[in-house]
Amino acid sequence: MSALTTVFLLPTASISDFSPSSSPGYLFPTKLAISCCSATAPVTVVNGNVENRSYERNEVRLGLPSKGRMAADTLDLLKDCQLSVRQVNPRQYVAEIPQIANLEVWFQRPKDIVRKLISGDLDLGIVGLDNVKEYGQGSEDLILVHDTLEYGDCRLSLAIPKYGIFENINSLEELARMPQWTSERPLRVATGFTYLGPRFMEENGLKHVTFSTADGALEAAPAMGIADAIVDLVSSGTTLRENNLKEIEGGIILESQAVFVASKKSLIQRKGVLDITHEMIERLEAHLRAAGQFTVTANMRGRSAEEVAERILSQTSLSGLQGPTVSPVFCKRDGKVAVEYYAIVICVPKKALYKSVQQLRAVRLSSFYI
Ligand SMILES: Nc1ncnc2c1ncn2[C@@H]1O[C@H](COP(=O)(O)OP(=O)(O)OP(=O)(O)O)[C@@H](O)[C@H]1O
Ligand SMILES: O=P(O)(O)OC[C@H]1O[C@H](OP(=O)(O)OP(=O)(O)O)[C@H](O)[C@@H]1O
Ligand SMILES: [Mg+2]
Repeated sequence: MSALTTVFLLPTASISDFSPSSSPGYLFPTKLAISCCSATAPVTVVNGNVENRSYERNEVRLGLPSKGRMAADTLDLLKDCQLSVRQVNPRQYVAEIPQIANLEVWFQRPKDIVRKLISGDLDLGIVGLDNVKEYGQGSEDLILVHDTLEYGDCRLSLAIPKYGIFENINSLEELARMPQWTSERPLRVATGFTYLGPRFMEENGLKHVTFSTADGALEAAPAMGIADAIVDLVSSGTTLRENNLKEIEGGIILESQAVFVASKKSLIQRKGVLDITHEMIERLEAHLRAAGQFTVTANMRGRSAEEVAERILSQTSLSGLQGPTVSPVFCKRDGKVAVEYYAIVICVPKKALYKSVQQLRAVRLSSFYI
């Protein structure tokens, strides 16, 4: 067979590598194919197992990000759950978690973790939700077994320049209504999200759009004249700001964070996957629940522990996990031991901390600390 030469997308695609196509409309690339120069039939290239059938193995496989911003945080989270990953050296891509027998850890690029879950080469994985949605492309075989691991927070957003014709455009509706976009001159969007980006545009009724793609630093595309807008991940917003770009109302495509994902086929068919998944979820949940709680201690003047407890329980954010602990604070008054104050201890979820402090103030506590 002759050498592989041409790369094209099926069906006829207009996603280009930073060289915008003039053909209008939306793009739904389905499969990357590589054709041989003299051959008539294209050769399909799949990511992972060619036969799309996992080879016989008894071990359960967990995919973790091999590099990038999710890698270290994922290992830290597992360590905090007493699931430390033992890796002989950082360039070795296979490792183990000694606490879980029969589990192999494989370090892979996040997008490959998703692809290999679908091909059956991995059973479980931890990646960003954006990767699951982009590379999973709605696959029913991917199950989110834990969708809030509370790191890797970011959003997939449409962003446009702050200047020029976009100066007064602040919403997706306004962008869609701009007279500039026609079939001859569509809105050009640069993105690495060539599945989610086009779908979002279609769902929101933007008619004349083309996409180009690149592997990084997409924020440069508008200033370079390569694109009018971008679809990319945003976290702090610094990269957009530094490149004179802005997000617009209605332009958030997806809110993302790290998730624990499993192949449904593996959960059902492969021995041990369900048990390992349960064990991991239990440990993750225990850790995340504890990490999300604050203990708030407050001193409050009152006639009795019951009266103080009643006041506390009258506020929705102050009931704690199983109600407040109220204990007398003993002090000396005129040579006698007396109780004027009560110490209240409650567990408050991180998200409700501000509200709880406001409510403690409302029930006139005298002092408190967290
Ligand atoms: N700025 C960010 N803040 C927080 N999380 C982010 C940010 N950018 C990306 N992420 C999350 O981290 C994941 C991995 O991002 P990372 O930049 O490491 O890889 P990548 O650029 O998507 O992939 P690759 O380098 O393999 O092309 C993303 O899928 C997303 O879930
Ligand atoms: O809102 P911010 O906090 O500024 O983060 C957003 C940036 O982070 C990611 O890029 P990354 O740093 O991963 O580089 P990459 O383009 O090489 O992926 C993303 O693609 C944005 O460019
Ligand atoms: Mg990145």
